Amino acid sequence: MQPTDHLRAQLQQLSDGFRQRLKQQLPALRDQALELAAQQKPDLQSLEPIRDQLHMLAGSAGSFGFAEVGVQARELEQLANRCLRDGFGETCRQELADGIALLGRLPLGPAPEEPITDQMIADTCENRGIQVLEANPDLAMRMSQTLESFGYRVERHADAESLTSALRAHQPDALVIDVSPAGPGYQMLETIAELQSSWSHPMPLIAVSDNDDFDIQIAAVRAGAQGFFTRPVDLAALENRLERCFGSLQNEPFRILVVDDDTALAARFATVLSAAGMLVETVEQPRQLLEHIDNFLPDVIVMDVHMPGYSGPELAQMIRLHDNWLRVPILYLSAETDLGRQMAALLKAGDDFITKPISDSALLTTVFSRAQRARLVSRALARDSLTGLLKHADIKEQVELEVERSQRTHMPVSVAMIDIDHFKLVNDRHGHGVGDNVIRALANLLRQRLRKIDRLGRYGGEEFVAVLPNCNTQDAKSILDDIRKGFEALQFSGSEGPFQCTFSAGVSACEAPEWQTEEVLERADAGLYQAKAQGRNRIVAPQQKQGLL
Ligand SMILES: Nc1nc2c(ncn2[C@@H]2O[C@H](COP(=O)(O)OP(=O)(O)OP(=O)(O)O)[C@@H](O)[C@H]2O)c(=O)[nH]1
Repeated sequence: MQPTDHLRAQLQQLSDGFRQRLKQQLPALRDQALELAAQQKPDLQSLEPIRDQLHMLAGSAGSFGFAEVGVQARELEQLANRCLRDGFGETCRQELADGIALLGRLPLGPAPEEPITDQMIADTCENRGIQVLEANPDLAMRMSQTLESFGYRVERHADAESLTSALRAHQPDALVIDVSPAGPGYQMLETIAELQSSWSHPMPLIAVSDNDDFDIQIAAVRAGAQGFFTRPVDLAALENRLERCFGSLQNEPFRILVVDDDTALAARFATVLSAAGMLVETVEQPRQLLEHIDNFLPDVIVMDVHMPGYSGPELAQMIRLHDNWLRVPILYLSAETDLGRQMAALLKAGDDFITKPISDSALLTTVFSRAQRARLVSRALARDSLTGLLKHADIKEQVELEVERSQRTHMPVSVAMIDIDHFKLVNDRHGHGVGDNVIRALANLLRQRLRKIDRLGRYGGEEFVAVLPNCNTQDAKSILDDIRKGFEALQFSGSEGPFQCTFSAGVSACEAPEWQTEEVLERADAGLYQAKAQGRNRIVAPQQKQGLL
């Protein structure tokens, strides 16, 4: 099944469920209104639940494609509000009962389908396909080994004909090509430029050449080059450039917390946002909100304004009481169209108002742009500029959060302390710039190989900390050992020729209920110390000794 068909089927199922709900809810609402209209001395309090149901319908029916029901419900909600404010005379009661009866007679045919665009479907391509055109078999082999160790799928070509037919058959995710005047790719640059203009989105091209001649560079740029490397090629730097082209430094999915008591609507939002690759969690019980925020670490909170017992602005103010969550944007999603009331809510707390009903694509665009901006801002504040990883204080905070979560949920968590071996020698022999490349390569390798839920930070100069939730020491050790082998196999280019590097790591789980972050970090550090003492290039999980860390 195509992803678009899958999303369409999911949305259709949710709309069908909503239609069934309307078929039960509208007659029941009509009976409630008729009963109220028939009372001699109507009780105003019994009008409130009717108003609340109309409010919910006004917000949700349009989002499920029942636009007319949404519009009529909105008018009846306003009428109910007037009655609550100005008194509930006989005419008013009858008008409301008639209006609700009409609402129940509106046709509930199949909801019109909103077009599903590419933007609404996540690019789920986990390991990207790279075509390599390189005549030198040795370099081609090393290039594909390096890129494969970072998780890319590599297809090698030795001549222009073979690459041209592969490109005509299917657009790869990126192309690495030898454009030296005598190389196989130089003559192909015009063909590549033509193909680029025929594709819906351009493909990143990395050019490799014997020299950095101006004409070669300009021809490469015209064919869409986003990177240019002269031989000897620093493969780690080339991989880093590819990562930048794919923007995968920002590839962790956005995390969106939806707070809405309307379960059907929350499920629809979750379906649309998840199909676009976002991680969505919904909260229906406002009392559990802070716990959800602590556990889920959202990039954006989408908040209903009117919920039974609590208002959105009250909850937003409560979130803002906590320093940790000051940066997270709060978007109110409400049927509230009164600008004055919208402004009043924003003055209390919160960042923007989206009015329900909202189309799927509008919801997606609004949430996506907010999440992207929030991520950029917090990344700029929290990330290390060389590696794009979390800085010391922020990774430590992540360790704290995960250790606390593990204590609460009784799920394991492992922490690894990773340090490049004899790194001072790399700097001394090849210079600080080459040393920086090694640090970046290890950061990229760790980022590629660890799971999306793992957290990774640069703890010090050539030292990294990784937090692996739901992972015991044994598994963490074997994951890191795999990465260790991958790193050891990488070849770097230095002033004294090619060289390799290794790293050592210490791993610790949170092994006792009373352990705090410090104990876990200290034990991982003890493991790292042992790994260095035992000869480096190894992973050590120190055994627990009575009374000793
Ligand atoms: N290039 C580069 N070097 C850095 C950076 N931060 C720290 N360093 C260097 O990393 C080196 C760390 O060396 P040491 O802590 O002595 O340890 P080592 O040489 O890695 O040896 P072992 O850890 O014992 O295997 C120092 O020379 C620092 O100057 C950085 O951002 N870039």
